[in-house]
Parts: sequence; C-alpha cells; structure tokens
Amino acid sequence: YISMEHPVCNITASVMIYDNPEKKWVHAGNSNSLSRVQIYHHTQNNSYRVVGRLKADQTVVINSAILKGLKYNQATPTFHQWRDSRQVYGLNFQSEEDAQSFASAMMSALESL
Ligand SMILES: CC[C@@H]1C=C[C@H]2CCN(C(=O)[C@@H]3CC[C@H]4C=C[C@]5(CCCN5C(=O)[C@H](Cc5ccccc5Cl)NC(C)=O)C(=O)N43)[C@@H]2C(=O)N1CC(=O)O
Repeated sequence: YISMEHPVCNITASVMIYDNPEKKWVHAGNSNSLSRVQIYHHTQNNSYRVVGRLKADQTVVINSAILKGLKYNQATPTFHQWRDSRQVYGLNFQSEEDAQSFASAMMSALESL
C-alpha cells in the first residue's frame, strides 16, 4: 500500500481543546498525557492535516485539516493555537525548540497551499 500522506513533522505535545461553553481548556482525549503530533502532507491533492495520537494508546485526539488562510497563533513560546470550523486547538509543547519546529512546519504548509 503506497500511502499518499507523508509526515512533514513529528513533535511531542499536550493537545488541548477549548471548551467554549465552559470557557476553559480541556485535554484532548480527556487524557493529561503527551501525544505524538504530526503534520501529514497528502501529496496528490497537496493538502495537509494535523494528526495527534496519545502516546499511551494511539488514540487519535486531533485530526484537523490545515486550510488556506488558517491563522496560527503563537500565544506563548510553548503554547500555540488555531481554530477550525468546529474547535479551537492548543498545543502545549515541552520546549521552545519543539514549538518552533512545529510552527515552521505549519507555516511552510500554509505557504504551499
Ligand atoms: C493550556 C492552558 C493555557 C495555556 C496558555 C495560555 C496562552 C493564552 N491562553 C488563553 O487561554 C488565552 C487567554 C485569553 C483567552 C481567550 C480566548 C482564547 C481561548 C479560545 C481562543 N482564544 C483566543 O484568544 C484566540 C486565539 C487565536 C488568535 C488568532 C488565531 C487563532 C486563535 Cl485560536 N482568539 C481568537 C480571536 O479566536 C485564548 O486563547 N485565551 C492560554 C491560557 O490561559 N492557558 C491557561 C489556562 O487556561 O489555565
């Protein structure tokens, strides 16, 4: 099987979702544990998405298309966030280097859309 999607980055982070009614951040997958967060590039249709899986059990906790014009907000050196049509996502990185590495992959994905 030739997968059409290839990871363009692979970072550890805690994935958060903003609970709008409660006005607070909650851990995606209701698990305060770390995830492997990847940006996948679908080469055939030049699309990208963010996929995150809990390291503990591979549960998918984020699967969000990166659409042209997405505003990626680097709220702090280790907490970045963005919106899609349904949710607001936050990534709590373990270091500024990890955050920057993810951000540059995100920015180049956005530039190529
Ligand atoms: C994991 C805990 C977390 C860690 C870090 C800090 C960093 C700041 N921060 C926040 O939640 C900030 C404070 C104000 C609040 C108000 C609203 C929020 C929440 C929903 C989105 N949002 C926007 O401001 C969005 C951003 C955006 C701009 C541009 C493009 C996309 C987006 Cl998403 N603005 C629009 C216009 O959408 C928000 O991020 N907020 C986090 C935070 O305090 N904590 C600690 C805790 O919560 O205990």
